[in-house]
Amino acid sequence: MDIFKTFTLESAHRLPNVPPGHKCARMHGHSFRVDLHVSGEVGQDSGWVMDFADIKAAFQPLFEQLDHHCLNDVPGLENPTSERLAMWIWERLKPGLPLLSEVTVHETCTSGCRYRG
Ligand SMILES: Nc1nc2c(c(=O)[nH]1)N=C([C@H](O)[C@H](O)COP(=O)(O)OP(=O)(O)OP(=O)(O)O)CN2
Ligand SMILES: [Zn+2]
Repeated sequence: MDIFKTFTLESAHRLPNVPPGHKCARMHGHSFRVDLHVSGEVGQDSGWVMDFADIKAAFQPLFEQLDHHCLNDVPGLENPTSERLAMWIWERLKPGLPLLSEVTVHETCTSGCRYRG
């Protein structure tokens, strides 16, 4: 069974390595949507894979580093593409949340990525 919890990050960024004149070289912001997927067996008694609240608690320290921040200022996110953001979250969350199976980052309504480690 795959379950997920969705978070919204209000964050600014610019992409430092894009070609000259690319619009994303300019500072701009997004309401990033991050879906954290957790996969495992459904407990016989609990009826759930894990409590959604435990996913939220695991993500909270990372959320605080990202929400209402400029992502370029976050160590490890100097080039904060959606792909790098998904990997950054995965690498920091997976050790404490071993059932993590996918990090989805929606940068806009039409753009994003999925990372499964
Ligand atoms: N592979 C990636 N490509 C781009 C990324 C990225 O993180 N990974 N990021 C950007 C920009 O940050 C931009 O804000 C988002 O790009 P885009 O989808 O082009 O944004 P638009 O809202 O302008 O898209 P339209 O649907 O065409 O209006 C760029 N590329
Ligand atoms: Zn952007």
